[in-house]
Amino acid sequence: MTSQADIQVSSSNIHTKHSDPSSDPSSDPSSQKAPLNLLKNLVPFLARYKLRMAGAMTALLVTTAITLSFGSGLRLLIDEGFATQSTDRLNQILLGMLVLAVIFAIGTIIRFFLVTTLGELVTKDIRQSVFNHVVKLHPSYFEENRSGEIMSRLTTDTTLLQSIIGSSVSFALRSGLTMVGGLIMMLITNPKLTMVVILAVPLVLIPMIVFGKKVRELSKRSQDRVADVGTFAGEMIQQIKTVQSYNREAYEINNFDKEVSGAYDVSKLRIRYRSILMGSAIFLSFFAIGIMIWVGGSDVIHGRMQPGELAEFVLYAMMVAMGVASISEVMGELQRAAGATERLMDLINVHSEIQTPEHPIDASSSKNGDIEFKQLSFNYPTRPDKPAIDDIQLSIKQGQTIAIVGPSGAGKSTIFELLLRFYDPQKGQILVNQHNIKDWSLDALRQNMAWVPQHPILFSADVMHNIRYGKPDATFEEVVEAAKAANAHEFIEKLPQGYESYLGENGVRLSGGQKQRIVIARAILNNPNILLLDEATSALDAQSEHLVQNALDRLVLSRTTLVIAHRLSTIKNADCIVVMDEGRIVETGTHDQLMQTSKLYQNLARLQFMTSAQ
Ligand SMILES: Nc1ncnc2c1ncn2[C@@H]1O[C@H](COP(=O)(O)OP(=O)(O)OP(=O)(O)O)[C@@H](O)[C@H]1O
Repeated sequence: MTSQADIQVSSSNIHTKHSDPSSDPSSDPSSQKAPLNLLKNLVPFLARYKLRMAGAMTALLVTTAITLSFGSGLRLLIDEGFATQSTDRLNQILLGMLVLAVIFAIGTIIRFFLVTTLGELVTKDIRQSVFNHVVKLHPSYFEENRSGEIMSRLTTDTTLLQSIIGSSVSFALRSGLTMVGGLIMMLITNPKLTMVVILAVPLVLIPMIVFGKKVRELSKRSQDRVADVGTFAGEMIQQIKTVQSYNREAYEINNFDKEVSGAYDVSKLRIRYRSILMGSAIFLSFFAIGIMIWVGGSDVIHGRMQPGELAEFVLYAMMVAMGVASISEVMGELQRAAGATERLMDLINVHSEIQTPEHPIDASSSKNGDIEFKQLSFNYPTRPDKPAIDDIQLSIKQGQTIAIVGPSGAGKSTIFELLLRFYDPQKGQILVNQHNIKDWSLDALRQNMAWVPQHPILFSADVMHNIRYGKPDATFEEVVEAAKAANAHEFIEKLPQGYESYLGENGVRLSGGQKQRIVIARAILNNPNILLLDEATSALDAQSEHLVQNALDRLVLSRTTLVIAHRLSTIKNADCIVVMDEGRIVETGTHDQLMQTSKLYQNLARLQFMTSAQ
């Protein structure tokens, strides 16, 4: 069976790189129009539910046939039931219609259930496919594409597809079938009157199309304005402390008022056009029906037509008119769905530049933490002209601690990004355990390492989930042990629900030092061979600093450690210090050696390490 992530869909129009979408007015995810043939990309997703679709189609055919037969029922009722004054015949006809009504109701229930769940299922599958793919993409993709844009594809675009597959398409099919069936029945019932109707159709349709277009345009603008309101409120809520600390509440309230009023003004205009549209549609429809009844009524008076036949005809004409109106409405929606499909497929078809090789090395055979950088050069894809790493040569033995120091922008963090294979270097190699990291499976390589970033990253979940993140199958005891080693157990115990305490978004409910210790516990639990440690620059109070330092000392034990160092104590404990500047290694040595030989190091030491907590 094909897994959801494996589904690759052909699209003739794939853009993997996007310029800043904010400058492109057509990038609004919910309003773009696109060629309908893009909808064919949905076929693989729909194909999984063939039975459901066949069931829905059968129910649709049955209910449409019954809808059409109501016309004949009405004629029989008038011409045979009422006109012949026969109660028996009336009962028979009504009973027949009742049976049909029951079948119609059951058919509608089945169709509605199957089609709506189909929409939900397809949306769920598409969301899963897109997300499965996105989490495995190379990180530089997210630098070239705004995260808001990607999220809006996952939510807005898929929701649009859900409403379209789950209702609009079925609505269009139903209307189309009723329209064609109604037209055939009209021709059979009375060809002359059919001609009158066909001539009257443009009279009704033209104003509807003109106003309808304006209404659609305004609803798109109205949606945009509502989205602006959301963005504005979102930013203010995120920045609430800045807003309040500068006493800007009244100012922002005023700005929000403007946003909301702007959205209301557009809605008012849309409602005005819509009211005119509804009024003129009602008037013109009645006008057209009036002409039809006048022509048909004359025929009834002159005995050229039965009254029931006229009623039947009017019913069919109304069905056809409603069918035409709803199809024209659904066409616009289908175009939006095509746009949404295109954007989702663009995302699914982006090829991840960082992949596990076809035949990765057997990582279990070599378990140690030797690292070697061989003539390594790298520039970020978005900065092709400026190397972030320039011809680096460095060999680190299992168990050594290497402190990397250098001014801001020297390339220290980039070393970590390359080791974790978030990017591949343009030149040179990185060897881990004597194997090029490109020959490792990504899982094994990253399993071998733990990364403690400068700013601790916590998920909005409980303590347990956060510590266990790298080893989800760890037992409670293992987690507690790791927390103890990280000096975190004591404060975790004091939290309201201990290890089950919810930490809030990015751990807002913890102090800086506590967050760091949770992240250290996560790394300890992972028990990596290689530790990548980005020391925090922001000073903690002496007590927290001591606790964090103590936890780090335990973490570093017996592992190969690369630490971007900001504290003198770390530097002094390192086996070797690597001084970097502008992507190059400019010096290596111990603290005392470098204090003698390196001007850059002396400066760094004076400005950074001597002033920080030791
Ligand atoms: N994602 C990125 N895209 C493009 N350029 C980047 C990216 N990340 C870093 N750079 C650039 O690469 C160079 C090295 O950055 P890096 O983050 O490795 O420096 P650093 O030594 O860790 O600095 P700091 O101590 O300030 O964190 C810098 O010039 C930086 O502007």
